[in-house]
Amino acid sequence: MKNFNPKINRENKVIEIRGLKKAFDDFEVLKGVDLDLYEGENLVVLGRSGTGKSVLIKIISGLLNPDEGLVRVLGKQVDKLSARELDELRLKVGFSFQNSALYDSMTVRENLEFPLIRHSKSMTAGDRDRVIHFVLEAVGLLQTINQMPSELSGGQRKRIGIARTLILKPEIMLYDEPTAGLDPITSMEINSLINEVQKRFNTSAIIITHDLTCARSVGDRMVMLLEGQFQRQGTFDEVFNTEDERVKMFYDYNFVH
Ligand SMILES: Nc1ncnc2c1ncn2[C@@H]1O[C@H](COP(=O)(O)OP(=O)(O)OP(=O)(O)O)[C@@H](O)[C@H]1O
Repeated sequence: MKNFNPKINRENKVIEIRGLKKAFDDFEVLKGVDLDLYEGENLVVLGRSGTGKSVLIKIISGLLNPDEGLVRVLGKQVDKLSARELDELRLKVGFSFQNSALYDSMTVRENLEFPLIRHSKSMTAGDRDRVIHFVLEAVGLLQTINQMPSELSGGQRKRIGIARTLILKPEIMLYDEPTAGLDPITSMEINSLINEVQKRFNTSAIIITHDLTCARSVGDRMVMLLEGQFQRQGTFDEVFNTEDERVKMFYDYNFVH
């Protein structure tokens, strides 16, 4: 269980969502979602497959437009931004994809250098090298700097994916299923890394998962999407201390199977 985190600033909402609705054709995925993410907080979004968790973070990062509702990220209303403003905001919101999204034909160093060359044009090669070493050291994988992604384990690829997201110093991290496909020990290492990133890089984060061990280890607070809305929220125990059969089933299947 995660310890109390004194660094959360409840005066500052880095993400604020009200009445968010999203449908695809006549299939309503999000039916009026409210959500706050506070500065310094790790918020876990739980929910079964297909409940709209990925749709939610795609809307937060401006990859999808909402049908209705307010989505404010770092004070900016995402669907009202110009393409240029959205690009600027996206640099502050690091998206750690489920499949790590590394370029297979590039070494680890080149994968990390790529976003710097693209977005931090004033950096010298020496500056880039220093930052690459810093993030690789932070994720514990400095020794892989000249390796190809195909030579890395799934857990190592996840770490490099996280390093690549961190390299642009985001204020918010969005983790989509960070432990999917990993064995329990490697999953625990990724959970520790998520907590380490929160402390060391002062990030706020949304972590999407249906792995309850992950939820319990990284979440300062959690919310559960059920039928298009957040119907449970609070600490791990507050969310699961309920007679709601849908929630009980979610819990039992995580730990029994
Ligand atoms: N671009 C799209 N066009 C049409 N339907 C979509 C699109 N994106 C998502 N959906 C639908 O919205 C629903 C929610 O999808 P989403 O990917 O958010 O689920 P999820 O909760 O993240 O699931 P999982 O845990 O399996 O990743 C699904 O039924 C999906 O088919």
